[in-house]
Amino acid sequence: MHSELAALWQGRHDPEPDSPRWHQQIQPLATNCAPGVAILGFACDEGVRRNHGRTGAFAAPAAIRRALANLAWHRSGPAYDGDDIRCDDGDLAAAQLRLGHQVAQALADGHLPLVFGGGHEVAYGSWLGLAAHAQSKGLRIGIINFDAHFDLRDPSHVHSSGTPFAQIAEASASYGQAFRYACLGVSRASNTRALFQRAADLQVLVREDHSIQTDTLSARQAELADFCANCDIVQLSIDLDVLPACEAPGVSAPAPYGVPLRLLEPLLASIKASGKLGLIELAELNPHHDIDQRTARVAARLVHLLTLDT
Ligand SMILES: N=CN[C@@H](CCC(=O)O)C(=O)O
Ligand SMILES: [Mn+2]
Ligand SMILES: [Mn+2]
Repeated sequence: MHSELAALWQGRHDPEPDSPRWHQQIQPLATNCAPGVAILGFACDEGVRRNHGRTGAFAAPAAIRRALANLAWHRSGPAYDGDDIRCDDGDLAAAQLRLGHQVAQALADGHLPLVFGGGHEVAYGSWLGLAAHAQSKGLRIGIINFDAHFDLRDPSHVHSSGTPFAQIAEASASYGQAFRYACLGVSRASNTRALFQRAADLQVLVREDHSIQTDTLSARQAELADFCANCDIVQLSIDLDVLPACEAPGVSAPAPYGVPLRLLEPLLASIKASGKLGLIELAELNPHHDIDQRTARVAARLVHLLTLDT
C-alpha cells in the first residue's frame, strides 16, 4: 500500500489481546487474493459540479477510510483496499469506465466490491462493472437506492450526479435487460413531478421518507425481501443524504426530514439477509460540510454493518 493510502488507515492499538481494528486488518488489493471485501474509492466531484451542487465529494473516499480505520474488526474474512479511481480532468465518462473495469475485476476475483464515492455519478460506473459481470453469468440485476432523490434526471441534457439511474435504465433497455430499481427515502419536496412520472414510467418501487417509520418497518422489510427475491444480484446504493441533516450534515443536499439511522439499519440488514448483495456503494459524502466527521462516521458504521459475517 502506498504511503498516502497507508496514512489513512491509522487508529488505536489496544494492548489487550483480541482487539483488532480495521486499520490492523486491511490489506492492499492484489491479484490472486482470497475472496473478501474490496474497497474501491471513486474520488469525483464532476457529477455534483455538473448538477450545480456543493462540491467536495472528491475528498470522500479518504474521509470514509479514515473513519473506518478505527472501528472494531468483527469479520472473519479479509478486507482489501484497491485505492482510488480519480476524476481530476473533468472526463466523467472515462472515470466511470475505469471504475467499471475495476469493479468487474473485483467481482471476477470473487470479492464483494465496496465502492466509496464520490457524488452519486459513482452508481453508473459501479453498474458498468456489475452489468458486465451479471451478463457473463446470466444474472438479473436489481438496484436498491436509499436516497432523498431519484437521480433519474433526463440524461439527454448532461450526465451528472442527478442522472445515474436514468443512464442505467437507458443502457439496460439497449441491452434488452429489465430495469429493476427501488428507491427508498424519497422526499416529495425535493423531486419534481417530472421525476415522479419518470419513476412511475420505469416501474420503480418508490417509498417516500415519511412512509418509513417504526410501525411500517416490517412492511418495508417484506417489500425489500420480495424485491431481492425477484433478482439474482443486488447493487446497493446508499446516498448519505437519505439520512436526516442532523445525522448526515456532510452532503451536497442535506435532508430536513430523512430516514434516521435506527430505521435505515434494519432495512439494510434485510437486504443483506437476502444473500444477493453483489456490490455496495456509498455516495455523496462531502467532508467540507461535515461536522466533527458525523457523516463519515455514519458511512463507516454502515460499512461495518454490511460487512459483518452474519
Ligand atoms: N445526486 C443528486 N441529487 C439531487 C440534488 C438535489 C439538489 O441539489 O437540491 C438531484 O439531482 O435531485
Ligand atoms: Mn443520490
Ligand atoms: Mn440524494
